[in-house]
Formats: sequence, structure tokens, C-alpha cells
Amino acid sequence: MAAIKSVASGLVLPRPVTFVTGNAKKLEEVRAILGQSIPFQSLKLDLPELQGEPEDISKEKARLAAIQVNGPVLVEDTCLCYNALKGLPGPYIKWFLQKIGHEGLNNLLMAYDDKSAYALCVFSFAIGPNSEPITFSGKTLGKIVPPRGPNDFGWDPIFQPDGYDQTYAEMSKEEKNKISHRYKSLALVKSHFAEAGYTFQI
Ligand SMILES: O=c1nc[nH]c2c1ncn2[C@H]1C[C@H](O)[C@@H](COP(=O)(O)OP(=O)(O)OP(=O)(O)O)O1
Ligand SMILES: [Mg+2]
Repeated sequence: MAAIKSVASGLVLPRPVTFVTGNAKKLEEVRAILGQSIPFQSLKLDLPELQGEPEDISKEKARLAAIQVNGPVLVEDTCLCYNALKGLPGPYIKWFLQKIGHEGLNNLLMAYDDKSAYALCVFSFAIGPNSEPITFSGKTLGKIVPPRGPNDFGWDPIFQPDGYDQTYAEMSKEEKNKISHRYKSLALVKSHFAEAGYTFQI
């Protein structure tokens, strides 16, 4: 889909942005973090995911999403990376969590003293089905701990960010959203949108 270059500002996109995700909790956080800064609609779709490096997975999700939506899309892929395991489970965390749970995710590190890990969020933005997606990566460092706090979002109970006594799950949503991998990635998305000066035909 062609974007029009306007004289006064930046690119005029033919539609508002659609954030495509199958995960309601992600959507909730993205809404809270973006506020009114980037107007978007959402579409609940669990897109197929390539195997490989986080950025490539995220870009491919954006390509597929842009074809489905036939307009500008945002998607993200989230990884939980253990340093002792050279970045694994990484993008495969969803399946590890589903199969072995919080206990299994702790046990994976039993043989290692190094419990450090990082949460990585890679957003991709594609203007339309024929445009190359751009990625924005946000990383929060921390460590893997036995689960503490409410179990309502993924691996939040076993991830304790550096500098905090609480796991993501124990923190208030506001606090998590100030320091999270998702927040950092979205900060880059916001600056990109501000610099590009996109406007959307509603
Ligand atoms: O902040 C988070 N805190 C805790 N857990 C999280 C977070 N963010 C994603 N998660 C979980 C969801 C999924 O089990 C895996 C990422 O997989 P990922 O493919 O990115 O998410 P998804 O399939 O649930 O939604 P989507 O349709 O956007 O791909 O980590
Ligand atoms: Mg997914």
C-alpha cells in the first residue's frame, strides 16, 4: 500500500495502525504504555512464527500481519533469554512455559550458578504489505527466581528485574510499565513515529 508524502508533515498513511496480537495481556500493556501517543486499533490474531533470531521473527510477523490487514501494522515478539543458556529459551519461551511451567523454567538453570536473564521485546512496524518492516528492541535485565506474585501474565512471576526486590508479577502494572522490555521498545517506536511525523487518514 502506498504512503503519500505530505508537504507539511511526514508520511500520510492510508489507515490507522493496527496492533496485531493473540495475547490480551500484551494488548493491555501496550494500551497503557502508548496512551494517546499513537492512535491504534487492535486485531486478535495468533500469527504463525518463524524460527530463528528475534528480530527476524518479529519482522516476519509484521509482514504476515500487513498482508492480513492490508494496511499499517505493529506487532511484537517477546523473548526470555537466559545468559547461562546463551539466550535460550529466547523466542521459544511460549512453548517452554506451556510445557514445563515456572518450576521447569527454574530447573533449567539448576546446573548453573548464573541465574541472570533478560526480557526482550521486539516491535516491528510495517507501513503495508509491500514495505520492509522496521524493528525496535527493548531489553530489561534481571534474574530467574522461584515464582512470586499473581500468576496472570506468562513468566512475570519468575522474572525479577535488576535493582528490584519484586518480580514483574509482584510489581504494580504502572511500575512494570515504567521499566519493562515492552516499555523500552515502545519508547523507540514512539520516537520513530514522532520523527517520521506519520499522520493517519481515519
Ligand atoms: O511481559 C511479559 N511478561 C510475562 N510473560 C510475557 C510477557 N510478554 C510476553 N509474555 C509471554 C507470552 C508468551 O508465552 C511468550 C511470548 O511469546 P509471543 O509469541 O511473543 O507472544 P504470544 O504468542 O502470546 O502473542 P502474539 O500473538 O503477540 O505472538 O511470553
Ligand atoms: Mg506468538
